[in-house]
Amino acid sequence: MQALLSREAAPKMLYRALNSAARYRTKSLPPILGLDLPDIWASPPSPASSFPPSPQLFPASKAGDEPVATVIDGKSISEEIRSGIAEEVCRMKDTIGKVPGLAVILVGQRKDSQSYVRNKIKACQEVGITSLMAELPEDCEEDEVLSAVSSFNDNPSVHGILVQLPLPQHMDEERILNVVSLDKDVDGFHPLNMGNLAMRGREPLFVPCTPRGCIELLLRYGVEIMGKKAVVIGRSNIVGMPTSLLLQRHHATVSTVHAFTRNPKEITREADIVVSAIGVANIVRGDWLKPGAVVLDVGINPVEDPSNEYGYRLIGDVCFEEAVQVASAITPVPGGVGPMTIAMLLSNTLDSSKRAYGFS
Ligand SMILES: Nc1nc2c(c(=O)[nH]1)N[C@@H](CN(C=O)c1ccc(C(=O)N[C@@H](CCC(=O)O)C(=O)O)cc1)CN2
Repeated sequence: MQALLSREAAPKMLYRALNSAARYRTKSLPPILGLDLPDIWASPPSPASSFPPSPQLFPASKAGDEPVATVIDGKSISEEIRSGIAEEVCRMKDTIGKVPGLAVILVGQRKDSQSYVRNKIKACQEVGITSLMAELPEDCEEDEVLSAVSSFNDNPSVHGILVQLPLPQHMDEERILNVVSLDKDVDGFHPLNMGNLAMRGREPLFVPCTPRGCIELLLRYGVEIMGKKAVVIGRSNIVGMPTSLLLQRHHATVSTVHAFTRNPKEITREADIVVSAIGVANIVRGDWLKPGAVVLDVGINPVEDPSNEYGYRLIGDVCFEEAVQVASAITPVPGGVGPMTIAMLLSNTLDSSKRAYGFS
């Protein structure tokens, strides 16, 4: 495993407010937005020399025929993060008599969205964050969603607002997300937060939850990002695009693979770090991976399984059985990146309330 970047080793002035905001993050972890380092180009290598190959991030093989990859345990890391958040909420309540508040807006009856929202509310309860919910029918008017957002914007006990996505087809997602108050945008989907994530030297108030969860996992497992080749499969606004931006802020060389990419396998096979977020079951096979790559599987795909009590089970975009033989570390589905999404939402909500109350 590579050594963690040490906070002390980096120029202190480069650490900005947001990066140091989360007290419960392990102190030795690098900041979530990466170090704002200047691009100073070294002189080109002489034609005779070539860059050394990237070192293995994790041990390449273990004894016998066992799978070689470390399985990245997002579930237990997210539990650790959540218990740190619960402690911080307690400290806040004891010190200033206030707790963070999260408002969730759910439109329609999608089973997966209902389940995610239920889990978010339950997670809030467990850490002491107050939650409010607006549930609207599938066929409601866009104006009803806008007025729910506006009333949460005006409520001082609400520090985070999220509109569960996807919205019904007839709704203008852009118009609705634009109305979420910038300083309550705990999903980080407001164009100004997203724009600041994309721009050098700028800091968004919030980083989208799943991409932030991906980077947290890499940092907590000591995976070096700087200078590595990363491939992000998918370019959605929720996961693919912001994950590419974050990896770039951590100084990876990032390629995006999408539905129009001619040779996805060959491009992915170059990567030290692969993040897949397209929602196509088992599309990333073992031969898409460079030996020793670190693989984060964000896909959550239901597949029929008569042996399961619900008649289906969830699998990722990555063929786990093959990838585990090739990669050096990999997230499982379920239990990998998914649980980090909710932990990061709680973290963003806590940070927002601290900012609102001037509590540190
Ligand atoms: N407003 C938002 N909408 C959506 C987001 C988001 O971040 N903000 N992300 C996804 C769904 N999502 C949260 O909303 C989410 C997805 C998955 C999980 C999770 O914990 N997955 C588990 C499996 C859960 C299960 O058994 O059903 C896992 O992978 O282990 C949490 C949240 C789209 N919409």
